[in-house]
Amino acid sequence: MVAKAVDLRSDTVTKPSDAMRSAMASADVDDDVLGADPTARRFEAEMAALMGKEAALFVPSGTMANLVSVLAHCDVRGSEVILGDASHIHVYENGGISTIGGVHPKTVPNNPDGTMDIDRIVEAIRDRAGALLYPTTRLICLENTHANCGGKCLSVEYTDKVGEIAKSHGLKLHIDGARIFNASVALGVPVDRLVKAADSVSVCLSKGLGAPVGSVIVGSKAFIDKAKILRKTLGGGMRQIGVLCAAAYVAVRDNRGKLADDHRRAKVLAEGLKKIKQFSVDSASVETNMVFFDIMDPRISPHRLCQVLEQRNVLAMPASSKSVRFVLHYQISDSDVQYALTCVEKAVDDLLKGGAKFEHLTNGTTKNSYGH
Ligand SMILES: Cc1ncc(COP(=O)(O)O)c(C=O)c1O
Ligand SMILES: C[C@@H](O)[C@H](N)C(=O)O
Repeated sequence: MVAKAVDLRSDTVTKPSDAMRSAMASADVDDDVLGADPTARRFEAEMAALMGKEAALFVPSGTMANLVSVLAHCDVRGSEVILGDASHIHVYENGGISTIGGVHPKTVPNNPDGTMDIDRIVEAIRDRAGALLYPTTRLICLENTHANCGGKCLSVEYTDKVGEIAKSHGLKLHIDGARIFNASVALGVPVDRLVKAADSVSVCLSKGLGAPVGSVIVGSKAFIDKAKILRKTLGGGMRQIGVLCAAAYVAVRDNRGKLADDHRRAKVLAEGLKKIKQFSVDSASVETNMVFFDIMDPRISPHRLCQVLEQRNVLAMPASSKSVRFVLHYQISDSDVQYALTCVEKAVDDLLKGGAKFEHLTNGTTKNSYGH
């Protein structure tokens, strides 16, 4: 029996719980393209109410949730969206808003806390008087929590301020809320209040909440009607999705209350990593379930460290050529965190002492990486 891996690659790696599997097996289903799947209808209505919006739409992934949302807001040729230069939409979604949607990105630098400077956002809004030359700004996108900024939370005050700017300029606001529940828990702000200023939010069910598949888009009824058509256009119209919505319902019910533990364990992990002198870890900046650390010793590369850890059944992914990311989720226990720390300490010692022993390990991407 292979020991269970301590999988810190991402919060996307969780396996469905027995309760989710049971709910999937017994789900009441019908054809969702025909609008008839009762479990999907119930789940979408519950998610809309939870998020404080009129309507909701289940989609297969967070990437599709963001793409559909941007396309629904920017449905006129020549549209431009203001978004962070380190945002998931801009960095990790294959440029889909442009390649598929023909929407032009106008990036603004993300600050280390995941925000974009308010004045830089305003500066980025195109002057309509220049319509002969410029794209037309139609949307601002935020990301909360911010994945590339260490899982940082955007405050409700900041979100409301960006919402005011959008409204005063006749723009819409979308929040990539892949981890919005993590932000809500970390900030102690009800999730519906946190996203009040947004016209649309994409919420990943398959991250910290632990559902096997899916995201949900929330917004006005009119917006969701447009989103539903775009989902079908993109091939995301699915049939008996009650099977997936049933699991997602269990995920939201059972795991929202566990997110605070993920955040606590992330802090414990960061404090432990901080004791390793070859690492640079800003443990004070850990706000949610992500821990990023830089490797300061040239004898240790992120890829080699992840490969050596993999040999000890600890899975992680390089975040860059000099950093590694650990992501906590509800299937990582306190003892798993301690085991991972022990393995990291041993891996560092091994790599420092017997670097040659690991020469066979290439500095290429591990099998579990996005090719950073
Ligand atoms: C912030 C953020 N947005 C969107 C996504 C996309 O979600 P998916 O992987 O389900 O397409 C991810 C990660 O996957 C993410 O971290
Ligand atoms: C990398 C990214 O696509 C994914 N959302 C993750 O955080 O693991």
